[in-house]
Amino acid sequence: MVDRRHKPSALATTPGLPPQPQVTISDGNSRVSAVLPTGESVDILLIGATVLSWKDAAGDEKLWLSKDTKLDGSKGVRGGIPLVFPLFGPASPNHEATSKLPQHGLARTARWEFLGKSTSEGSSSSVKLDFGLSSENIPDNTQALWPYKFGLLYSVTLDRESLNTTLVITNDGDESFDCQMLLHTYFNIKDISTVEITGLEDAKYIDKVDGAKTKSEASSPVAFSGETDRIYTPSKGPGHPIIISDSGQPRFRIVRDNLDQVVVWNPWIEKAQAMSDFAPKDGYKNMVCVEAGSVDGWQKLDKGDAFEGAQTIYLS
Ligand SMILES: O=P(O)(O)OC[C@H]1O[C@@H](O)[C@H](O)[C@@H](O)[C@@H]1O
Repeated sequence: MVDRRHKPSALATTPGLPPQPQVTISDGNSRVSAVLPTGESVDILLIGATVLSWKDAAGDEKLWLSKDTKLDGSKGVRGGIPLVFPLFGPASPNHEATSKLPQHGLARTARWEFLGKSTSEGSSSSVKLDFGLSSENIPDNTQALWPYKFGLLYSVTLDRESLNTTLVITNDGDESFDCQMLLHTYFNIKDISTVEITGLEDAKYIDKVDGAKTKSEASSPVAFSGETDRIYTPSKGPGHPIIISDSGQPRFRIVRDNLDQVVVWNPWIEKAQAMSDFAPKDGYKNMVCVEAGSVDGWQKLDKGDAFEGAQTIYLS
């Protein structure tokens, strides 16, 4: 992959130009962060190209991150926005091509490359950061688990009022492959007992807590009173927003592009206790995962094919 690594810049102060977003590479080249002139910021770990932090101008954190998360690639980050590819959930003997992969695939623990930043012309109010991962850049032992030639381009665009994450998957080899993808977003919320999710009314869902039974959502919003792990296929399509309200206030509005499923997950008390990287243990009260993805069945990509999926999260 071509190295277009962006060096820390001082563009913000270039005379005669409007202030530009600042991008820095920090922590011994393990993270990339960007700050808009108005103060909004995003922080991305090169392991997994995982968005770890997204703050508004007042410095309020929008994403939940476990205090005991691993950040060294020994497992996926517990918080932020881990990227799930090419497998969602645990491997299954029913799908042989992905049966050797760890849960949620290989992308979230691989080291990605920072490809550079761009800003929209004349605008100082958004910045796009691009990251790449290809089969050539992963260790041989990981390649052996899923021996296909792929390319991933992941773009994170920070705006004053929103965050967009877009993944483009390409088949760079001769052999077709099946894949799934998911943007596993951990939202920071005040109190799970007051959280309501709208936009999933009347959707069919698979309830993973209840033995993967297929059910239909009632017409009321989704609320939480115990472990929740569901794969929704909303009937209204990706453009219809999913809204997360917290303590009676709409907080986040998620608009999907080309991603037909929405996974809703909260581990609740016992599962949070059982996860060694989940801290504090009562942190389940302050997080909810609402994950846009393509995970019911498989996307088949033939030689040269591409699949693009995205979400934009607006602050409501
Ligand atoms: O512990 P992991 O691998 O990060 O997965 C966390 C959760 O991720 C969710 O997407 C799954 O629906 C859950 O079943 C799973 O428990």
